[in-house]
Amino acid sequence: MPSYEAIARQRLPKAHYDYFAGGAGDESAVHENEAAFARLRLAPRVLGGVAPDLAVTLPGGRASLPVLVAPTAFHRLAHPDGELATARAAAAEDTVMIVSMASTIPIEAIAETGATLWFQLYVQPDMAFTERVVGRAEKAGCRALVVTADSPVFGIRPRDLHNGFRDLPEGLACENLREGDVVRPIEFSPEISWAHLDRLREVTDMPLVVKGVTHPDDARTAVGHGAAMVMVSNHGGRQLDRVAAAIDLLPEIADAVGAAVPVTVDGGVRRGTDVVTALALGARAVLVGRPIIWGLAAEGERGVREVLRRFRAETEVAMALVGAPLDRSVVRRC
Ligand SMILES: Cc1cc2nc3c(=O)[nH]c(=O)nc-3n(C[C@H](O)[C@H](O)[C@H](O)COP(=O)(O)O)c2cc1C
Ligand SMILES: CCCCCCC(=O)C(=O)O
Repeated sequence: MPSYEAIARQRLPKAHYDYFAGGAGDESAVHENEAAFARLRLAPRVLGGVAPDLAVTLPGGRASLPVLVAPTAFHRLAHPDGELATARAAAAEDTVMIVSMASTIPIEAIAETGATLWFQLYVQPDMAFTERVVGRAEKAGCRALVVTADSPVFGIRPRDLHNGFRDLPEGLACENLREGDVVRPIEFSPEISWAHLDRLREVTDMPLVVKGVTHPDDARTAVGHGAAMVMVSNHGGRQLDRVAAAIDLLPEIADAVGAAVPVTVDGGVRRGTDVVTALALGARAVLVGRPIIWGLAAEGERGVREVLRRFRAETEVAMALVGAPLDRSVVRRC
């Protein structure tokens, strides 16, 4: 049976497939995210007498499995139902969908699916506009605000340059940036700083989450600025090439944060064994990006649901087989 990624590659225009699959520079960080998981091995415990429990409680609510839908842009490039299909699948599988600010369906319509949503934000230099977008997300019922911190500029992605992929095609737009007839472009700014996080804390009651942390000092600073959760991520290798694999960065960040707030990791999570490895190394949950896109492109809502179902089944079995306690002692580097 062909993989969802193979179906997506066949079905999507090359420029769109490449946008989803590709990354920055030589794409070494894209590959390293997966390769780093493959270098880790497990040393299971036996006779622990503990049944696996996949449910997880996070500042933005509870999920029935520790696999959340990562924020990814432009779902209608993958499937006509776009983010509606993804959200319905997340709701059916009782997990959280983090909606990208660059979604192609407005947050209000996505919220009507009843899914547990968090909203991902690129802080815009126009803070008044940023605050209006945040206000929309909060009013729509989003339960957390995920501030992406790894994008002071947009990464250089050779596939997109080669394909001339710059923007959404006619008829599609970043609907969360629409005000009336005008859709503003997303801006990336190196001037975005911790002060912006402080301001956001004042204007929203949603718990603040900082996504894209790769250094333990920044993790500590995020907590100091009131972050309710820290997301270890190199943006799926799409921003800066040669960043270390997310899973390799996780332990020192988990140590830096300690018990203060939960930590998640994303990048290269493809199997239940990856999920369990991440949990053992200190993550409360993982985020999954491209596999969701491939499921969406291949079969819409059903495909996304199937991806989440596979993660659930594999994670449950891996958790049972790795046993208890699920901590660093069960992970080996080869
Ligand atoms: C096509 C695509 C679009 C993305 N869009 C966003 C985005 O809008 N905001 C964001 O914070 N991260 C974005 N990301 C990064 C993901 O949230 C996540 O960090 C990454 O995909 C995880 O790696 P994985 O794809 O290997 O699972 C995007 C990733 C992909 C692949
Ligand atoms: C011009 C809109 C860009 C949306 C950013 C999506 C993203 O983060 C990505 O990695 O791609």
